[in-house]
Amino acid sequence: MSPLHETATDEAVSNAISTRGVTRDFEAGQQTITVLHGIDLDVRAGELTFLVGESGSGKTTLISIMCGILYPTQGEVEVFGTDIYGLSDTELVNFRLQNIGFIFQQYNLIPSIDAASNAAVPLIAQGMDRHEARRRATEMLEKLNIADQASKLPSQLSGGQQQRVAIARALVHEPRLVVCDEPTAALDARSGRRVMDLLREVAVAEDRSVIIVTHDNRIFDLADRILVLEDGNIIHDGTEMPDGH
Ligand SMILES: Nc1ncnc2c1ncn2[C@@H]1O[C@H](COP(=O)(O)OP(=O)(O)OP(=O)(O)O)[C@@H](O)[C@H]1O
Repeated sequence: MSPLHETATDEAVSNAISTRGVTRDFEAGQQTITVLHGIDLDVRAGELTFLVGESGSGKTTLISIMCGILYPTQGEVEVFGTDIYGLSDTELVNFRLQNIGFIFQQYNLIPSIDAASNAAVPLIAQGMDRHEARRRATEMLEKLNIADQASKLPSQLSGGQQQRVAIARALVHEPRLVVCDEPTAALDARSGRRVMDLLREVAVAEDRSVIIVTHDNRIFDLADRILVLEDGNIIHDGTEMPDGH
């Protein structure tokens, strides 16, 4: 039996993500560098979890593994009870499509289609009728206070507006897990709080979870749980930042 299954209890069922013994190596020329050193972590559903750490500590690598876009070198990852790296490639793509929303540092909007169509992409990928997908995407843009920009191309929007379209796209299909890389870094304090309120309102529920990678100390007080990563190890796990940070 795998280590993950040995520890499965009723409590584990409420985990959004469980990782056991996760490592990741990269080849750099002749050398192999180990970026994650055996990460054992349970991310609970119903919580807003922050992942914090110096540049190069492995945050992007870890969230990419946790949400099914980068294979670990070793170890196991369960997302809402599914062993995601035990799935076939097609099953994994479908699992991500149904269950996970991403907000990347680069917003990755499609330049040739307007804001509402960008926000509708996950629904269209799931096979929803275009008209209905656009209607739902516009509703999400309304929640983010940018429905008036729905017909504009990404190049006609400010950076903050583009980010809100990217957030709408991540939330529109109501995924159970939302993963965000630096969602507030480009925003002023007020807009940053508004985005965080929205993430909590839309994406944190008993059976859902949000993980945020951030350096933004203006929002640390909003976390339910803060994990600090250093050189590929979790060195702090608590409700607040450790002393001295
Ligand atoms: N594809 C890759 N090939 C080689 N090395 C990589 C690759 N991806 C990441 N690394 C290395 O792994 C380490 C961790 O990178 P990662 O992007 O996970 O850090 P991070 O904590 O997210 O940093 P930042 O806050 O700057 O985004 C870095 O030393 C990086 O150079």
